Amino acid sequence: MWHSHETASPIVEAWTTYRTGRATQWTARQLAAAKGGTGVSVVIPARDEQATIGAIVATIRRELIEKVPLVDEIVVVDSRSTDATATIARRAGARVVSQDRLTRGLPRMEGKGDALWAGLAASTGDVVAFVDGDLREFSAHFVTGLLGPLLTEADVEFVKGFYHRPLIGPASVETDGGGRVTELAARPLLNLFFPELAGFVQPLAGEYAGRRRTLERIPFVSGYGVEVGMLIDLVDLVGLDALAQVDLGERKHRHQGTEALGRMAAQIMVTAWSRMHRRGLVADPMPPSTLLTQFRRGVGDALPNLDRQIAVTDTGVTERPPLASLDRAVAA
Ligand SMILES: O=c1ccn([C@@H]2O[C@H](COP(=O)(O)OP(=O)(O)O[C@H]3O[C@H](CO)[C@@H](O)[C@H](O)[C@H]3O)[C@@H](O)[C@H]2O)c(=O)[nH]1
Ligand SMILES: O=C(O)[C@H](O)COP(=O)(O)O
Repeated sequence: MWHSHETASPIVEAWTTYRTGRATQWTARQLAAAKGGTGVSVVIPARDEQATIGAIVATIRRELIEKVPLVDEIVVVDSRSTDATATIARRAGARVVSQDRLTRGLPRMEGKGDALWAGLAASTGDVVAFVDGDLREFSAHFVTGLLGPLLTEADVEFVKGFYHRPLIGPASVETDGGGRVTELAARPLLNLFFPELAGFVQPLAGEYAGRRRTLERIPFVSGYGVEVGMLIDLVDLVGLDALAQVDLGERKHRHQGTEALGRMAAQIMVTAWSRMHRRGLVADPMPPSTLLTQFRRGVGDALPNLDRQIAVTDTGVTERPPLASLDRAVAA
């Protein structure tokens, strides 16, 4: 039994009431009529997503380009894939760009955040929707839901998706067991230090959309710090009222193992620290240690007293600057 004695802060409660929508509110046809001359891009970051990328691109192409003229371009950012992601995405009808080609000549950065920054630079739409490349049972409502508020409400700058998340194991499914980093790290952290963001149901969701004029004014944190960094930077830049969230139903994706999620959580914490520092919330100006020590059982080189191998990862993140601050000479 879940006992809750407190109520949400009035700001969060008002925002969630006023700024939460549902994908079923808008059809693709209504949005195509509403979009007028607004260019719409879908950007999909993908590292080794050959199992899912084809169906995602093909669905968007069929439903939102061929049947209804809502989306103007699909850009898949190939993020150092070693499988057939790029070929499959191209065959399904996407423009495929390479993270490394787009950032050539710039400092090398890692991970998803860098891929998204490259995707924003390579795309042209006035409104850009991002969706992850590992989604299973993908449906076009993921994109229409994210576009809904942006194409119908002039004062919305950014829309975050939310959904319920099953945790799909080899032998069983836990209905609401997914989003482990969200529940165990990101949400407690945001509630503690950025309580105005507490109303976001899925702050780490990889499905969101925004107006280019705003997205180009924020930095993109490398790796998995990108979503938390983006939410904090957006609320600082445009205010909570310009942000919205939309219920996209259910989301299934490829789950990472606990050890990898530990590194993700650390990147999220390092990112949050940088924003707390910027807001003047930290007394010690020294950056925190970004080295994460983890322990692995059943592999070679175990330390005898621990019976485990020590694995140390640098979970530090870097940042690409706001695109608007650059003299742009990036070629797709
Ligand atoms: O170096 C990378 C790593 C990932 N991806 C892609 O980014 C997407 C999401 O990555 P994934 O590893 O599947 O992340 P999740 O474990 O699903 O993590 C959740 O939490 C992350 C931290 O906020 C978000 O970035 C994710 O979108 C969100 O789904 C997928 O299309 C990946 O192929 C890249 O393009 N480059
Ligand atoms: O968003 C998250 O919290 C992480 O991606 C983990 O998600 P999962 O528990 O559904 O794998």
